[in-house]
Amino acid sequence: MIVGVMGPEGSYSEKAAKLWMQKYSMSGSELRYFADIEDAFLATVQGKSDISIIPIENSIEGSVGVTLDLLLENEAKIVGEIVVRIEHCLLSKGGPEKVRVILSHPQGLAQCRHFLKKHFPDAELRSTGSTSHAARLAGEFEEMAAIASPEAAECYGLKVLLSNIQDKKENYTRFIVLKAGKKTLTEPETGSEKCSSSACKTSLIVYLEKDRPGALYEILGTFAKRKINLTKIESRPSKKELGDYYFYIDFEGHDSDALVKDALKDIKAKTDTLKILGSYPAFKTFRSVNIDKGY
Ligand SMILES: O=C(O)C(=O)C[C@]1(C(=O)O)C=C[C@@H](O)C=C1
Repeated sequence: MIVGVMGPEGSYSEKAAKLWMQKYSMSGSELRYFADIEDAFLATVQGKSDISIIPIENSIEGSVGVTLDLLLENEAKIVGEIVVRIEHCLLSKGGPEKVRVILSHPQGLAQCRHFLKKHFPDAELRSTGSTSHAARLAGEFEEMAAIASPEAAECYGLKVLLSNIQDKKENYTRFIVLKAGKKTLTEPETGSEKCSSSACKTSLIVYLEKDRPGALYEILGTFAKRKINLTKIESRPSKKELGDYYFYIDFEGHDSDALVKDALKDIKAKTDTLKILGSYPAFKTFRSVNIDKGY
């Protein structure tokens, strides 16, 4: 099996994929690296990978917008999720006094905003395709430092100038596991393992064509009425006009459960667009004692 991730080696996406492969004993699988989130996502849609593992949300900086957009634009289903602890380091070839430019993925720069303002107020900040891409570049120029993982320091022969530099010590990124193909209401996909409704999550996107009072309230009411627990709600610009949004909703339960099926039928009747992204085993984030092992 080919697992697509954003590279190069030493990215957090690679770490997520390795944890996933370990969790599901996929030792015969092969990692394939792509230039950025979009290419890694499209790899599975275009048959270049069997699954792709993509960042979707960080506990400090919030959603990864490009991933949300790609979920809307493409036919791919979510079959799993994994949460990875993120401990950013400042990496460079030389000492801290030489650092003029700091590179990272936009998420990395944003998660270390306070640190950068306090300790490197004059440094030029530049974004790269991934944190490991930043580390690879910092390996070429002494005046550059990268915000990346300790694994990236090893990969590119860099010194760890400072560890754990993100603005909050506890820092986690959630990754989704994607497979090509459309998820439909009538053909429930069990995901990568069978799971009971309480251990599963379902993700969907809804769009309300007409802006009217109480429209979102009605959607949320369908869940509340059935005591279905929402785990996330997020709006994303529709890009049609200012103030027009898609809503991304995650909730507990599997779409083969009678209660969830019933709620989805109800939502379908109330919305103009309903895209079901998938039902998959939920990662028990902050309650998990084994987060560093990926389960
Ligand atoms: O750049 C990487 O190493 C990634 O895997 C991407 C990514 C992200 O997009 O959120 C993953 C985890 C961290 O939050 C920072 C960057």
